[in-house]
Parts: sequence; C-alpha cells; structure tokens
Amino acid sequence: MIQQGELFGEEVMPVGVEQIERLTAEQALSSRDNLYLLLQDWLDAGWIRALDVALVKLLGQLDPNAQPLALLAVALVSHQLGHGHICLDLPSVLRDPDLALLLPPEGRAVEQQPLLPSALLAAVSQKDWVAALQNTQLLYQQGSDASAKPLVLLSGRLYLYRYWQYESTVAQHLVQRIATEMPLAADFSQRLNKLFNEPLLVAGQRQTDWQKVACAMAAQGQLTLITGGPGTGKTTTVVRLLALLQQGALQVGQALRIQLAAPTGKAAARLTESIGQQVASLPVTQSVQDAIPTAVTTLHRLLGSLPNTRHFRHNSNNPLVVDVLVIDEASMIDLEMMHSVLQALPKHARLILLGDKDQLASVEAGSVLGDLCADAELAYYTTHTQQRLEQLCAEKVYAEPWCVGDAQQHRLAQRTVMLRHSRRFGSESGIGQLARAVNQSEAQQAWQLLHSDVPDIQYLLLKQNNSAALNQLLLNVSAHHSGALNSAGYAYYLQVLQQQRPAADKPFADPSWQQWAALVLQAFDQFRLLCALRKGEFGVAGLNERIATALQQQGLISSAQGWYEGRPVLVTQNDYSLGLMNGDIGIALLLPNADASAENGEPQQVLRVVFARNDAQGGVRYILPSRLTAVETVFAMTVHKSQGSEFVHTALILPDRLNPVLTKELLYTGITRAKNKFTLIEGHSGIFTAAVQRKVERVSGLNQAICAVGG
Ligand SMILES: Nc1ncnc2c1ncn2[C@@H]1O[C@H](COP(=O)(O)OP(=O)(O)OP(=O)(O)O)[C@@H](O)[C@H]1O
Repeated sequence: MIQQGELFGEEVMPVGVEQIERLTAEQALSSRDNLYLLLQDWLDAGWIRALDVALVKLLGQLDPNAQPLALLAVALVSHQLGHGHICLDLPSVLRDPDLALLLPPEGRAVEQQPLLPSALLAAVSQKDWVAALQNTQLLYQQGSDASAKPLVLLSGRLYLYRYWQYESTVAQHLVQRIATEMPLAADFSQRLNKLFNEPLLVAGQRQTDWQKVACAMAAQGQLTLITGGPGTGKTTTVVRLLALLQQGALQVGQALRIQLAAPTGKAAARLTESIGQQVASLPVTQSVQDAIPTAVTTLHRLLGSLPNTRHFRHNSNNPLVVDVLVIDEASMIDLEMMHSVLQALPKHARLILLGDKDQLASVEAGSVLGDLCADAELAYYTTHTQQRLEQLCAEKVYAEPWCVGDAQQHRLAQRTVMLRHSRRFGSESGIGQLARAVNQSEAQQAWQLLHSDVPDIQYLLLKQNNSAALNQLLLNVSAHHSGALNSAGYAYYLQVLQQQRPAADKPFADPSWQQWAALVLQAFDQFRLLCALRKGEFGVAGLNERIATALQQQGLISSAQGWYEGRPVLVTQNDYSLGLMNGDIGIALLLPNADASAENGEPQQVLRVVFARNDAQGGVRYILPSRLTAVETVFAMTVHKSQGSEFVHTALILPDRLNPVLTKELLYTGITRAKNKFTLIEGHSGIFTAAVQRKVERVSGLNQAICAVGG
C-alpha cells in the first residue's frame, strides 16, 4: 500500500487536514500536498494514470513555486492525452469538467467516489487558471526558448510542449503542401475522361462522379484527402489516379516512385489484395500497369522504426525516396505519426490520404483525418476550386448539402473530396442503412432497422436465461454443414482446421500444410465478435474465456487455457525481430516436426503459430509460441483493434450499462467491419440508442493552427 506522499518522493503532511476522509475543493487546491493527496485518490480510483501523477511530480520539482492550480492543469493535460486529446481545453473543462474529462469513469458507486473535477473546479475561473499557469516557470512565453519549457498555452488550450510542436509543424507542412500546385500533362483531362468514361447514375439520376473529382484534385496538388465510407471506391480511385500520374510520367520517360502504406499490417495486407486485383483490370497499357506498385507496407516499416526510440530512420535529414505516397486507413494515424510522415516526406512528393473520417480515431492522441476532413460533408469549395475541378473533369461538381468556402478559412477543404456513393452497400443493404443511420445519429431509425426483418441484420438482447442463445450465436456449430456461412460463428474455422488437415504422413515441406494454414486463417475471418470494453463480463477478457470454454465443451479445442491447437492470438506490441506488428493475428496449429526422428524421440508434431505474410509475397509464416512475448487470445477483440479489418459476419456486443467509450463512432466502426451480416448483442435494452446519440469529442487545435499559418 502506497503511503501518502510516497508516490511523490517526499514527506507529505497536509496542512489543516487531519485524517481526511474526503478533501473539499478548497482544501485540495490550498496546498500542493493536498493536491497530491487528491491526485493519489484519483489514481487509486483508476481515474488517472500513474504516468499523469509522475509528470505532475516532475514538473512540481522543476518549479517548486508552481501553484496547485497550475499542477492540476498538468495532471489534466496528461490525462487528456491518455484519452486521445492533444491538449487540455480550459474553457470546455471549466464549462463541464466531468464531461470534458470523462471523470469519473461510469459504473462506480457514488459513495466510493473521490472529489469530482466539477466540485474541484466550481469556484475556479479561466482567468485564475491562466494566471496560475503564467506564474510558473513551466510555461513557454512568446519569444523565450520554447524547448526549455514543458508547457504551452495557446488560446485557452494547454499543451505539453512536444504535442504543441507536433501540431504546429504538421500545420506548417500541410499549408505548404496545400499551396503547391503540380503541373499537369496537357492531355490529362482527356485521359481522365477516358478512365471515367461512363457518367455516374445513381437510381437513374446523373450525379457528380466524386471519384473522378478526387483524381483531378490529387493530380494537380501535393496534398489530397479522400474520405468515404465502406465501398465508396477509395481504392479504385487511387488505382486510377496512379495510372493517370504514371501514364503522364512515362510519356516523358520519368517513372514516378510510388509508395503505398497503411498504419497496420492488417490494413496493409487488405489493400495489397484489393490493389492487386484492381491494377490488373485497369484499361491502360501493360507498361503503365507494371509501373504501379501493388505491395503495401506499414508506416512503421516505410519510415524505418528504430528499436527503443520514437524516432525513425527516415526523417527530414534522410527523407524517403518517393514521388507519390498513398496512405490508406488514414483515420488510424495519430498526430505523432503524421508528424513523422511529413518530416520524412520530400518536399516535391504528393501525399494522398485515404480513409473514413467517421470511423473511430487512432487510440493514440490526435484525430488527424477527422480534423482535416471537418468540412468534407458540405464541400466548402471556393468558386475557383469548383471551376477548376469542373474544367478538369468536364462535369458539374456539386452535391447536396453544399456550402461555398473561403480560400483562407477553408484551406483544407480545397484539398478534400468526399466519396458519397457506396457500391458495397446498395440502397437495400441493411448494414449500409444501419451504418448511415448511426453516423447521422438517427437513433430511432437505427433501432427500427435492428428490429426489422432485413436479412443481413440480426439483434439479440441478453436476458439471464438466454446464455444458450448467445453461445449458439458465437459458435454456430451447424453453419458449416448447412452452408449458412454468413451466420458463421467460431466453430467454423475449427471445423475447417479439422476437416481440411493434410494427411499426417506428409512432410513439413509439403505445400499442403501452407495451403491448409492459409485456409484456416481465412476461415477465421468468417466471424468476429467485437466488444466496446476490455474488462468484465462484456469485455474482451470475459468473452474470450466464455468462448474458449464453450468451444472446449463442444470438443472443438482441447483446452481453454495456455497454448492449444486453434488458439487465435493477437500481437499486442511491434516485434521487429520477428517481423510482427501490433494488431497482427495468428492461429496456433499442430504441424509436422521436421526435426523428429526415431532416434531423437522428438514429438512428431509441434505447435506453431501461423501468420499471414503482410507483404506482397502472400503466403504464411510460422513462429514458435515460445518466441511470442506479447500476444493475447483473440476470439473477441475491441472495436478499436478491429479497424482496418473486415469479417463476413461481425457481431458487436454492448455492455449492460452505459460507458464513456460507447459512442456513434464506435458503433459505426463496428457495423462497417461487417461484409455480409451484422449482429448486435445488447446486454441491456437502450444502450445502443443511447450510444448512437453520443459523439466522440476530440480536442485539438490542428485546424486553428492551419488557419493561423501565414494568416
Ligand atoms: N467507378 C467504379 N465503377 C465500377 N465499380 C466500381 C467503381 N468504383 C468502385 N467500384 C467497385 O466497388 C467496390 C468497392 O470499391 P473499392 O474497393 O474501391 O472501395 P473502398 O472505398 O476502397 O472500399 P473499402 O471500404 O473496402 O476500403 C469494388 O468492387 C469496386 O470494384
């Protein structure tokens, strides 16, 4: 048990507070020691992290005169970073402290709660808080040496220096790119019209072909943001764009160096697959096709991760050798990664970001794509942008709803295209309609869809006596035999594993083992259970246990614990020596032991974990379980971790009470992971509709920083 003050490395004897049960707000802010006690309370309650407290301690030592109110801001800015916010927005925290800070995390009995931020800050004004910060030695003041100061205060937003620097550098890079026009080949428009030769008709009505607009925009600029929901044609657009650019470059004998990347291995593998198919069907010459790469790498690999540091081999001193960089699943890029990409990107190169702005943002701080695409829905093109695009595309560029933008205020909008027509989810698709309703916070409509008889949507409300129904859904042992693969559960891949296993006498080198392993990995993507939470009965941990036990009871796996054949595992940390990335998924399989012989008595079969190769080579690779240090069982996974993946049947389970993580972005991301069937499982009726009406509010100053550059 940590004693009072121990955490802060000093003897603490709070002044005027004896045997405190609960501090009052006034007491908590009356002395540094009392503030430390309060932070300890918050730490004990799991409201803040040890890291937040350690930072307060460090900065408290740097400035022994810093007032408690200033140190409180340090704890809160660090806490906010842990929740994905780049900075602490003082006005919004003072307006509604508990909401802005998401404190307390829900689900804790009121009588056990420490002093709430709302009570603590009730009597604090922004003026007092700013004054307390300005009185410290910790704050960067205009004109002083910024690098020596850990805090930056800008228009009511408090930053840790490093994040402010990321934000302002990213803004500067982006503005430079926005301002740079790229020359176009004289026949560009002609070639564009040839690639998009059919007018886009939706329900018989002629509509703006936003894919074509995106190609025109990306060809003439150095930065382009292409956002769109699932199946709106982002990949197709980028493949055609690369063909157009490469055609023009080959005409003058200078092939472009193109790199394709994604934030995770899984997303990279998915794009590799779909780009490969699309390039092969492009109506361009073989030499142009050959000059378009189909291999997609991860951002970490592209930049060259250096072990045990946050730096990369490629940076401003050693830029990437590239003329065009395309990054898919850009909603998963956090601010620090965006900063690293922009630092390493040569000045002349085009950057094209693809993603779905409505998806959950990265787990790390910053919601870069969401911020950058803030105006995408309403277009906000200036008349000049609109005319230029119309001229290049030879068609009308307009959508409903629409706003006319201002060149200075809506700089980014001039480089953004939103693809609006989903080819994956037609107008009758339940999944498509549900995703749209959730995205537009239409709770009633979403609820009706869940309870209608649309074949691709299913709903299950958990009651105490229907745990058998949940197990039936999660395993669905009969799907394989009945051919109802769209409703498959976890039994499916294990049945494939058992039924397709090569004969035991085939040697390890026989290709049938590789084929079988690839088949099992593919079958595993038939179904996935997604959770909003990590812990508890409705979280990943509880559900993984439940599923493993049920599968063992069915005789589909031999054990529910440790390593067993069929155990699916998720890599939780990058391991460069093994070539595994955080988010990679493997399955343990019993494979022939090439070292076994009658003489050495080694087992005939050994357990190896098979992973899909996340590179252009395709195929699979094996790793011994003992070499995997950071993995966890992954029957169920969080929605966050599922980003960049798709499953034929996706089930999303919501807990039996509200939690701050339950937002429309989380629901939308979960629903859009489903290819053919989506099942919603509710622990308590009403959680879904409540979550549809809640939105992630990420605090960042990126758009203000962009407006401020040179303005
Ligand atoms: N202009 C087009 N004409 C005909 N078919 C198209 C066009 N654009 C896209 N498609 C088809 O629509 C489907 C979805 O397209 P695509 O994979 O490019 O979308 P996406 O937005 O990248 O999807 P995802 O959500 O999987 O990332 C594909 O089958 C593709 O071939």
